[in-house]
Amino acid sequence: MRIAVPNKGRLHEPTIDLLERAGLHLENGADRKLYADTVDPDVSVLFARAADIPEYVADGAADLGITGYDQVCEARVDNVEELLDLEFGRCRLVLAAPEDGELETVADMAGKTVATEFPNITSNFFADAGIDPDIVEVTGATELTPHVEMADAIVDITSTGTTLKMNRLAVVDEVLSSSVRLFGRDDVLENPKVEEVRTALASVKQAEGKRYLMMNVPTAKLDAVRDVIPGLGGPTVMNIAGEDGEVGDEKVAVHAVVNEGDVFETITEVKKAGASDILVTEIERLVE
Ligand SMILES: Nc1ncnc2c1ncn2[C@@H]1O[C@H](COP(=O)(O)OP(=O)(O)OP(=O)(O)O)[C@@H](O)[C@H]1O
Ligand SMILES: O=P(O)(O)OC[C@H]1O[C@H](OP(=O)(O)OP(=O)(O)O)[C@H](O)[C@@H]1O
Ligand SMILES: [Mg+2]
Repeated sequence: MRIAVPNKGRLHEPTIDLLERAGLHLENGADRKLYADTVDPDVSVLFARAADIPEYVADGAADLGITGYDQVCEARVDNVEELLDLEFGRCRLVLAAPEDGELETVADMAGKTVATEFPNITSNFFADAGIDPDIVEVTGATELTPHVEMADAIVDITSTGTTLKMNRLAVVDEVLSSSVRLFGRDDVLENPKVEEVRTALASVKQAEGKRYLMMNVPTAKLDAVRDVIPGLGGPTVMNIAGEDGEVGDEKVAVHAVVNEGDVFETITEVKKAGASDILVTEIERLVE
């Protein structure tokens, strides 16, 4: 099983980080190489440009791919299926035009020229809108094209909006909303390794923003403590062995998974309810 991942650019680091946290440690030097092995002898990694990854998966150079949804749409591949939204690399593809110009609606683009790195998505977008502007394909610095009279408007990626603003461009409409996805070629989806990889990556996502809480509670106070521990399934309650190795019945250990945002309040509440020796730890993975 081979996974294609971005070789550089802003998606490279977070993707490698995710694989590592999922337990798929890379081996044999990830640096500047085309391939890397992982600790799992059945899983290897192919490094490719974010834009090429959907094709690589569709053509069989890799079986699974991790890249932006925008790239998957642009590639027009019809034999791959999305397996998981990895929820990073969030951005929007937008139609944008000079702030002080007269192009303010999609319909205004009729008879105009639009520059983009995403010609397929862009022509679909305009076809749906029933207009047919000229589309000029560029490979970068799209935001500059309206200033050098190469184009009247652009379709490009934005996230914070800084680049558009710097180039005095305003959003006319949203074309697509994107984030990084795990996807696979249709003919490998039955392979059990696919589900293993998907579960491993999903478990990292599940654990994000969650904390593990452990505490000791006098048995008599257990109900009161249980009442103030929020959601995510009931807490786990365990007997505690005393110093003599015997299991006592006066105190129990309570463990619970809690949303990060609830930790502060929960600690205050469980303490009030009678808990002691409270420990908070990060969770690496959470398999549901
Ligand atoms: N500003 C951004 N915020 C969030 N995600 C982004 C942003 N820009 C790009 N992305 C996502 O990252 C993907 C790859 O973009 P990136 O800029 O890393 O590569 P690239 O410039 O296309 O690659 P290359 O340098 O190989 O040409 C995009 O397709 C998109 O899904
Ligand atoms: O809304 P913003 O936060 O300003 O982000 C948008 C910019 O981010 C991307 O470029 P990137 O930084 O990846 O540089 P690149 O042109 O080298 O790909 C994209 O092509 C935009 O130019
Ligand atoms: Mg870029």
